[in-house]
Amino acid sequence: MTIAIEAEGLTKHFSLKQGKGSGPWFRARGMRTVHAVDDVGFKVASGETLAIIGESGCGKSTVARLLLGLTEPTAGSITISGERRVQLVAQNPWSALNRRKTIGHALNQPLLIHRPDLDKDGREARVQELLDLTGLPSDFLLRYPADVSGGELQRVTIARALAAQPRVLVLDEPTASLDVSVKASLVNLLCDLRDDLGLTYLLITHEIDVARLLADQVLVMYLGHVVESGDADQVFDNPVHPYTRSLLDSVPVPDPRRRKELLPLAGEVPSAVDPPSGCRFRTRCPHVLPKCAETRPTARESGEGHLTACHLTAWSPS
Ligand SMILES: Nc1ncnc2c1ncn2[C@@H]1O[C@H](COP(=O)(O)OP(=O)(O)OP(=O)(O)O)[C@@H](O)[C@H]1O
Repeated sequence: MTIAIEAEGLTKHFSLKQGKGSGPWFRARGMRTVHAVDDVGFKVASGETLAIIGESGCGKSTVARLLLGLTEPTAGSITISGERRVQLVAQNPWSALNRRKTIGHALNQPLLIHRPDLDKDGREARVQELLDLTGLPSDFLLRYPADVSGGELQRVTIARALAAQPRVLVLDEPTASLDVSVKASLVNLLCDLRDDLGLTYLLITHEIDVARLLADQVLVMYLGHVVESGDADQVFDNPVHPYTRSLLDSVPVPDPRRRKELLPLAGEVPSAVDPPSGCRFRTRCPHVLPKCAETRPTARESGEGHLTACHLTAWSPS
């Protein structure tokens, strides 16, 4: 197994000025630290998909930005092995493309930067190849972003990302703005591209159904910490951490018996500026114990490669 992406002790803290005012009162209160990502580790095998799931503010996008090199870690590392180029497919294709330029222009531009070996004819042939790869017709070359649907536009952004010949794609909520049927065809396209081109994906998503379809491995994050990780089947079919179980319960499931076993999530994620001590989920956990406030639980194996960070080691999901 070749490892494509590896994160070790990955930590990102942001410093914020206290309040907008100035003067002694504000200075005395100093800076606040946002604990966006704390001590996160994972490995993604080449050709596989790791989905990072969790509620808004849990640190998913910060991990993606660290992988893309858009921000530096406070501690630890995240590396892409070998000459593995990384590209981003973002949630909103409209903001990713220039509305005044044709789709042909959008696909040609990255080739000018990333493929200096190609002449004009070579670039034209490659643009056609990118359209074919993403299931788009040739007449898209002369069309503008406003002339095509959201699903088609997301295919254009995928084609544009592929122009740089990446080995790793960061998919940041790639289907969030799409209808259910369009979403399904985009997920199929992403699966085909991964298998045909040997791509490795880091998928950031709120959408459990999309993660279920695409992921080989899952990382569940809560307030900057990893609370559970493992094979997608293990995590989705036998979630162990109370947070994962609650998160999965927020998704409608066809089997009503399963819903009864799970626990709905109550309340809001606390602030990442002053996260709870010990287990960060304890303030919302229905099984909280006194020691949950004292120490951060270490990750333990609950199946082969299935890790859960929870003090309720004796607790087993029914
Ligand atoms: N540049 C920044 N400066 C200060 N705080 C930041 C910055 N970027 C992110 N944060 C904070 O870090 C925490 C994690 O944010 P992040 O965007 O990674 O979460 P997320 O899980 O991706 O959420 P969402 O799904 O809403 O994008 C949040 O509390 C957020 O407010």
